[in-house]
Amino acid sequence: MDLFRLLGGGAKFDKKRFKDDFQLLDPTATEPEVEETLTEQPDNEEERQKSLLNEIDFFKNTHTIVGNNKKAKDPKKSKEKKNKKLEAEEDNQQDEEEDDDDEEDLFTSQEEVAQFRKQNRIRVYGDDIPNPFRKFADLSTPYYNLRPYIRRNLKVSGFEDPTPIQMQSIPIIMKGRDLMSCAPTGSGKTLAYLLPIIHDLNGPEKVGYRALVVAPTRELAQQIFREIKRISAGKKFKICMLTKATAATQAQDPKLRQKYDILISTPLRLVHAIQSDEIELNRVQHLVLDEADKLLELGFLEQMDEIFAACTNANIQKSLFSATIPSGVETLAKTVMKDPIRIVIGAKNAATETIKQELLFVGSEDGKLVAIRQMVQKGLKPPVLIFVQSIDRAKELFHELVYDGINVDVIHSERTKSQRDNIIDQFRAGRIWVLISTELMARGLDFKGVNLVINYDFPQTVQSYIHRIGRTGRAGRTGEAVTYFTKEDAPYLKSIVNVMRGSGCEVPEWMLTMRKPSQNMRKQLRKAPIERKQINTMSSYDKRKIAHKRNMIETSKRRKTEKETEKKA
Ligand SMILES: Nc1ncnc2c1ncn2[C@@H]1O[C@H](COP(=O)(O)OP(=O)(O)OP(=O)(O)O)[C@@H](O)[C@H]1O
Repeated sequence: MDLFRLLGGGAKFDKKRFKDDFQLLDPTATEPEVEETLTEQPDNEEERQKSLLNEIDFFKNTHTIVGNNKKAKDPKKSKEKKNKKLEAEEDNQQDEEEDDDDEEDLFTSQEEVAQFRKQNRIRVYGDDIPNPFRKFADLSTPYYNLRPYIRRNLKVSGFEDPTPIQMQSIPIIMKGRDLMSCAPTGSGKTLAYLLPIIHDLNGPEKVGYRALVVAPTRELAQQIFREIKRISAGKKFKICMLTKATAATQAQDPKLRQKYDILISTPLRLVHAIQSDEIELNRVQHLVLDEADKLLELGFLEQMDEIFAACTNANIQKSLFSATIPSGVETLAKTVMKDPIRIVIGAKNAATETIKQELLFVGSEDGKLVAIRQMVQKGLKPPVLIFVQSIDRAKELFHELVYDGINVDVIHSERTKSQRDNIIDQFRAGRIWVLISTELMARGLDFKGVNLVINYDFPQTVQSYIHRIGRTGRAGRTGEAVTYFTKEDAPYLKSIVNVMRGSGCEVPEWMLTMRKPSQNMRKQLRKAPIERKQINTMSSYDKRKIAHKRNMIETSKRRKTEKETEKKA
């Protein structure tokens, strides 16, 4: 469906007309159904998806992705129904748990454990590694004794089965072991660390922060904050998302600090609070580094050092999570961890396999705009996320596309916090259809419905590529990623080609024979992006003229339709 053509000229989101797309984006909706996208695909593509999904169907929801023609449910009604069902279920919980015990949920031999890990593509490294669990119900057995309200919250969230990273991480954290987890984007890492931490904290204690989650961006920290609320619903944990304002309040009233249980922060904000004595971390029992490899990169490393030093509790348990953990980071991380266990799900540092990846040669910088306009003309299926390499380029591209009648916006660190929050909310709600972003949005953000990621500018590292494209194809869904490249990017292509192959994507034969970029070249690119020509094809006068013309056409079309309807009436 050529949605953009239909939506020309400051488009509005017609919820009725595009209810299927809206369903995908509606945060209150139950499991969205995306069958339309797939039924349009050729048979062999469907087959490819099916076989891939069978293999890596973490979420056991293949049936909702391929060939499901059921009507979308009313989210409100289904929530009410779900709550009623839960109440009834809770009454029977005791019986159920006994049944679960009878079903031999726990493993009887190490061979069985090894077989189970193999089936779920779980690899583990370290000493004395706790067994994984199979089903969330297993956690309610006396062995794990998961608190019933957490189980209930899982059900309310619609989480029926654990993902492999959850199967293995949860028992490890429950046992108090240090952990380094590498699992694909969108595979449920957040719950993998939050569940055992909330379980261990038990309830509010008013002794000061006992758990700390550090994330590289404010946007991701906010998302984690919401996830904690969701999984701990029913217990009155006091959770603090560290901001200038919350830090100031706690600075003024040291007694207030005692009331909190959990802290979420970005490194810079936290270090500032530590240095100005606004916060104490001496009671922290659980420290999590979400997007750990980013946090242990040069830009953040110094701050992380201060944070580690401020967490003085001798019994602290540390967990590192990311979709990419390069070996250098692993070595570094080991220096701050105690006898850690390492988990790798699937291939290490690989892209999610439900994403269809494509590399597109666009010749030159101007070719990129031509390519994007062609994609728009053919009909993009929103929401779409476009990545560029700098704030300036984000602004430039926005000024190009905004006159094309696309419902587009731009996000980067120069926008105000409230603008950023608003944009993210709008994008989640489906009111922004195309969002241009810098690296800011590349890590951790969970937008379930994103259909396409466009790397307008070639990513600077393989890690950046994996995380950027990982904004689509989440939670077992399918997605697409297109990466534009010019002559200048060609020397770096092979690294991405390798990732594509590693995740089961087809690549043209000639790309396979290309040489890998040298270590020096990669280092250079990591330091600074390739210099590129400004994104600018026409004068602003011309752009305004085009926009004006398009508005006139739209108005005349609308008038014509109105007249026709009047006539018919
Ligand atoms: N067991 C589960 N069943 C179904 N959905 C789940 C389950 N666990 C998590 N999810 C959902 O999967 C989505 C992705 O989870 P999450 O954001 O934790 O991924 P991630 O692995 O941290 O990704 P990234 O590497 O991009 O940060 C979320 O919408 C989350 O609610």
